[in-house]
Amino acid sequence: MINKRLLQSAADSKKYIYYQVLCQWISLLAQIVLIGVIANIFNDLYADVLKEDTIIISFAIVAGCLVIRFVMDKLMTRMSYLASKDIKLNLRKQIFEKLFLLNRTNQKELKNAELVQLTVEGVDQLETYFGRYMPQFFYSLLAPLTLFIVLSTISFKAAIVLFICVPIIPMSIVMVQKFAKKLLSKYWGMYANLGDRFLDNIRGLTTLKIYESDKEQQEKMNEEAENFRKVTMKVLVMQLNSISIMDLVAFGGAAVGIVFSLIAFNNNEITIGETFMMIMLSAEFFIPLRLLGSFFHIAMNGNAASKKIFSFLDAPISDKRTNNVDDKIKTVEVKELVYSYDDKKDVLKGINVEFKDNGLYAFVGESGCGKSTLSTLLTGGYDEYKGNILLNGKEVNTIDFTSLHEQITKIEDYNYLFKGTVYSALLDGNPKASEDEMWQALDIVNLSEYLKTQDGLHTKLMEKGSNLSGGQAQRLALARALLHDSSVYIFDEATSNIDVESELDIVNVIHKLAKEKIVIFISHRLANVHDADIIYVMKDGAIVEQGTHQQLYSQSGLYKEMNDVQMSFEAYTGGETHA
Ligand SMILES: Nc1ncnc2c1ncn2[C@@H]1O[C@H](COP(=O)(O)OP(=O)(O)OP(=O)(O)O)[C@@H](O)[C@H]1O
Repeated sequence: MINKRLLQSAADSKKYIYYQVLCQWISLLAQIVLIGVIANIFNDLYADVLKEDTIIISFAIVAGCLVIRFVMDKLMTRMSYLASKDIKLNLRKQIFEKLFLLNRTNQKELKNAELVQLTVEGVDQLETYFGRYMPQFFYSLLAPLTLFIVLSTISFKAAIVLFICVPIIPMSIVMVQKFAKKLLSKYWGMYANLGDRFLDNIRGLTTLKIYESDKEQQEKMNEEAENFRKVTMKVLVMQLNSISIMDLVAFGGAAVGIVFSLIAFNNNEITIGETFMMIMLSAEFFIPLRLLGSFFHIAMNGNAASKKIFSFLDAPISDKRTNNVDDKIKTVEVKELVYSYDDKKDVLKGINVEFKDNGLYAFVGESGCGKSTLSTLLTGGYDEYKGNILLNGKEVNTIDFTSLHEQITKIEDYNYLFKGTVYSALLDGNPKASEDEMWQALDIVNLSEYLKTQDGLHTKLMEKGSNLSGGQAQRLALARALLHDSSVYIFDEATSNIDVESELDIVNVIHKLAKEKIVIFISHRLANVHDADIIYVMKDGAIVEQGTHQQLYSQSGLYKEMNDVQMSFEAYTGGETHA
């Protein structure tokens, strides 16, 4: 009933759980005193000896008890918040750090929707676990014991009956737990799958509409939603049934205690005041465990979510990444590089290239020949490969990601722009960049004139930069990359899907950049790479030709063939087509 791992990961929360139990316990003592005082008045009334002094003192004690209960109640709410606050923050932080370490490009542990559900809702469920369930768990052990000690001084027989009935509630909880565990893990699995399909369908809605496949997907989603409804109903039925059982035990137990006290009163074994106390406190015996039962179901949800969170956090990460690229990257050496996604087919088949100091190195080749795979490998995206990828002599899969990201910047055809302003987007590239530096970068990518007609650096950006044109968004992403000021830049199809003017601007920037940095440029459009220092022509995962444009063109090989086809195609379309 207690998740040790969860408790261990919330060392700081433990004290708040104990404080909360203490508050509840003090509140219970105040309640006992309050009922005791009223019971005393009943006794005096019954014996006709009630004095004014007793009434005044009793009133003062009752008021004091009520104030104590009020203060404890407030404190409990505060403690409950404090107990769950840190663990939620910590777990979310750990999940994000883990994601970063796993490197999002090849993490397979969780689907996107599942990840969102876990980090948002899953972690929220732990609020009940730490804020309500855990304190209630300890309190429900302490309360019956305290009441037993108090009530046994009045009627040992009735107190022992109540005390014996108490364990029936946790026993019923344990029985329910056995069944609930399986059901809840099924519930979470279905929830995650449904979320994943929903997210996928929303993202691809336009495509689904174009191909008129939306109805089919809707039917699949309906089917999954229906299955999810069924499992949710099962969970609710299970919860309601177990609550009914617990109610029966709790109120039945209290009734038994009351009957025993009335019998004792009838036999003149206890006074009327004591009978009143027994009746009033019988219910208190069971209420804490009954409440525990209610929190238990929500806590079980948190428990199930925490299992998934921990299995994600425990997913092994390569411990090889202990190296740093201490300085600017001066050499990139790729030797006999072989890579396969599935251990069956080699996508890269023995690549040998070397990039030094600065220069423009272009990769061209037909779709699927392995260009992007190579670029991902160069940025440390995949751990397992054969051969070597050496950055300043250090194997890329041994280099810490932070160090790697400081020195290598990758710009693709789509680069995420976060909601905010142009200023905040540029700060993502370099948090220390001054406004002057930002304007310089925007000048280079030819975006400053446009931004001056808007709100300058404070021009608002919608999510994914959707209020900019494709070309403007790409130029802004490039300005952000320039501010990052790393020693290696990889442009992977960074100019596809944008207007000709923006493409020209970006290609110009790439050429200028190559005078100071190592620039690797992957492009379908051969006209963009004519001026590269070396052009590598790839085919089926191998480099089949290499050299300058003139050298390759004069060889009359694959490069010339691709170039001629593209030139004639562009002449036909008026240069408007980007392959
Ligand atoms: N994540 C992946 N899992 C499995 N196979 C993959 C994956 N990514 C790429 N491939 C396969 O690896 C091969 C090379 O793909 P890659 O994306 O590197 O080619 P490319 O030259 O960049 O193509 P394009 O110019 O179309 O982007 C292809 O056969 C592709 O199907």
